[in-house]
Amino acid sequence: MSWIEDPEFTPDHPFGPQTLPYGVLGTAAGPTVAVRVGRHAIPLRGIADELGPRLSELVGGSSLDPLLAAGRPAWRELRERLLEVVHAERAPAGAELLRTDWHTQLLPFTVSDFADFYSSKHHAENVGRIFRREAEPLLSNWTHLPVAYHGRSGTVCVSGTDVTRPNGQRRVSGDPKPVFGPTRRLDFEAEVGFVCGGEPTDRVGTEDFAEHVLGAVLVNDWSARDIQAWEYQPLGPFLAKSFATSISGWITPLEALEHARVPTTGDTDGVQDYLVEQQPWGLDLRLEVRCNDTLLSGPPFAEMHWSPAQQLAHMTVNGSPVRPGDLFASGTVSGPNPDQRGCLLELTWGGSEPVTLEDGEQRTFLQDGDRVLLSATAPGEHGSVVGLGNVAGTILPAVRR
Ligand SMILES: O=C(O)/C=C/C(=O)CC(=O)CC(=O)O
Ligand SMILES: [Ca+2]
Ligand SMILES: [Mg+2]
Repeated sequence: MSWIEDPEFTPDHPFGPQTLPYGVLGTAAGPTVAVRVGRHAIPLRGIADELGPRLSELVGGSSLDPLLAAGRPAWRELRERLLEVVHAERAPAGAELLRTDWHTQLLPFTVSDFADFYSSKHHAENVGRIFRREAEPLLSNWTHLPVAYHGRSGTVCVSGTDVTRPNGQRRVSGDPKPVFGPTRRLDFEAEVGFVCGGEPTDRVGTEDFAEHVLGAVLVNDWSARDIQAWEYQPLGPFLAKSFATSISGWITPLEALEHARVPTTGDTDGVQDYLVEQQPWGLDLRLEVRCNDTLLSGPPFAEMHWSPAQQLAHMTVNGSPVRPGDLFASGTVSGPNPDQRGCLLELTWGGSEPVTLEDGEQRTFLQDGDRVLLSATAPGEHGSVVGLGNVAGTILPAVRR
């Protein structure tokens, strides 16, 4: 018996004791680092006596930045202490339970660099077919390295933040000149992100992935497809992606995902040694994408070609260090089936096959007022279910020039 009275704090609920994700909630006393337990969260500054002076210094404040900087030994110790705390029969002195739905979720850490990969073969092939009809869908480098673009960390925002439709240049094929105005092809991308920490280190081998990654978040890489199609060659996406990227407020620790580890679908025959993994870091995460409460798709993360460990190894192999607060995302998660596609570009095949929502309305791309919600679960220990934090965002009309 635990002191935590919450019907959802059981192993058959996604935020039971097998999960214990970290986040920052806005409270009357200011932003507070907390751990989620069912429908509630425990502010960590309240249980300083249980955690001891060293850990309390890392999690007693308003952001996860100090914890990220501290690295794996501290992350391991904190998880062990919190498992003791939540399984205790009596509430530790100072422990408080906050209702998560009564408190706003804040961005839990300062995002240092943001890079976004392109590691679903199903997605990359579909996008290649839609964007470059006459060419091979995959470029020749794709199976040799995890392709990525570098994003803009300043517009990474937490779940619940509204997203303003961006203005930009687009050129409709056949038109002599580009026009400027609100994007007409606003899209979401369902992705999984990884939050980095520890000593800044370059050349992180695939076997050292867990030393530099605290855990996973869900990511929506909002994308303006018409702006992207006009601007992206030859250097890749820029303003089409950098107006907003939403992440879940809860970071799921890697320990909670241990039972979800699976080999990726990628073949490592012939890939460079630095990209070979001894232990698999593919993950059996089952994503769901909803628009205005209609379930649009169920992207399977187990279908990814490159794992996050391979992505991190690639990102640092040239001597570029991974730093606390770095965030990298998987790329759009799409599976082989049409109902497993992770963005509207694919679900509507470039806008040519609209999807129908439960209210009967049709969509090719997002309209003002639409709300997109990403969620995910993973298999946990003893048949339990591990929940990842949701990421939600509502589209606001473009700012008039
Ligand atoms: O030009 C292309 O092939 C497409 C590029 C992207 O859309 C980049 C991106 O965000 C990749 C992804 O999420 O998988
Ligand atoms: Ca993306
Ligand atoms: Mg984006």
